[in-house]
Amino acid sequence: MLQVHIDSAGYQQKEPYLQNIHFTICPGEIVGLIGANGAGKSTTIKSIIGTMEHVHGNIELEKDKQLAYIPEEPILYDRLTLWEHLRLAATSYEMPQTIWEPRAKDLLKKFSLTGKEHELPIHFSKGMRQKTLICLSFMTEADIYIIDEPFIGLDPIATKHLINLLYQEKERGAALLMSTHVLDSAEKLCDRFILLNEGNTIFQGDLLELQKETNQSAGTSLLDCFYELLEEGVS
Ligand SMILES: Nc1ncnc2c1ncn2[C@@H]1O[C@H](COP(=O)(O)OP(=O)(O)OP(=O)(O)O)[C@@H](O)[C@H]1O
Repeated sequence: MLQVHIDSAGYQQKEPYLQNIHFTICPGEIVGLIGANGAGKSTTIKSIIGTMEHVHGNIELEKDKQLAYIPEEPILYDRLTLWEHLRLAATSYEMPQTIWEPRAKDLLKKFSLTGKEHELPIHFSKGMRQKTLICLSFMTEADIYIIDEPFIGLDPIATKHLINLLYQEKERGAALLMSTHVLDSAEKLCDRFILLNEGNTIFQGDLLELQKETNQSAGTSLLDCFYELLEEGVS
């Protein structure tokens, strides 16, 4: 569904930060992009969605596939109401009203935004703005979702609904790439992990492979394996 070949990328042409990030995401797969602060997760995501200026490599999205992106910082239009945001997203994805309206209403209910349709999201709390973006993205039923830190700022009920939605979209055959620091959720949700450190890939694979790579017993958590890999420098 998505092939990522980043030879190098960075904020300045002469000083690339990312080096040799290569991975593929298949339909029906949830892949976790994991790394410490500053490891390069957001830079990788920005390189994929095309908002980084200096990228050397090749990003290939399967023909005619729709991509939805949920950024870490919710950015919304100042003068559009919640409902107008939903209508705008539906229009740009050319979705018929009979399809998008019931989906939108269902998502608003799940994320406790029913009744706020005619309010301006710029006046919402950060978590509510994050939920608005989640509703906008999942309403489109995209083929691939790229989600930067989906759990930060969400209350426990919204987190639960988001986890269910991610599973639901995976079941539908969507591919999902998500960066996160919430490793217990990542461990449950993700089929595979890409671990980054200082702009480089230090591991790719599933939890079993990571346990083997770090010489840990079966049952060791993603957090403990990740810690081992970074702190003990297992290679
Ligand atoms: N707008 C920017 N301009 C210049 N350098 C940046 C910019 N944003 C990030 N960087 C640098 O790029 C490197 C990777 O940052 P990135 O935001 O990709 O990390 P991250 O893994 O997403 O971290 P976090 O978990 O803290 O969000 C860091 O050294 C950071 O200082």
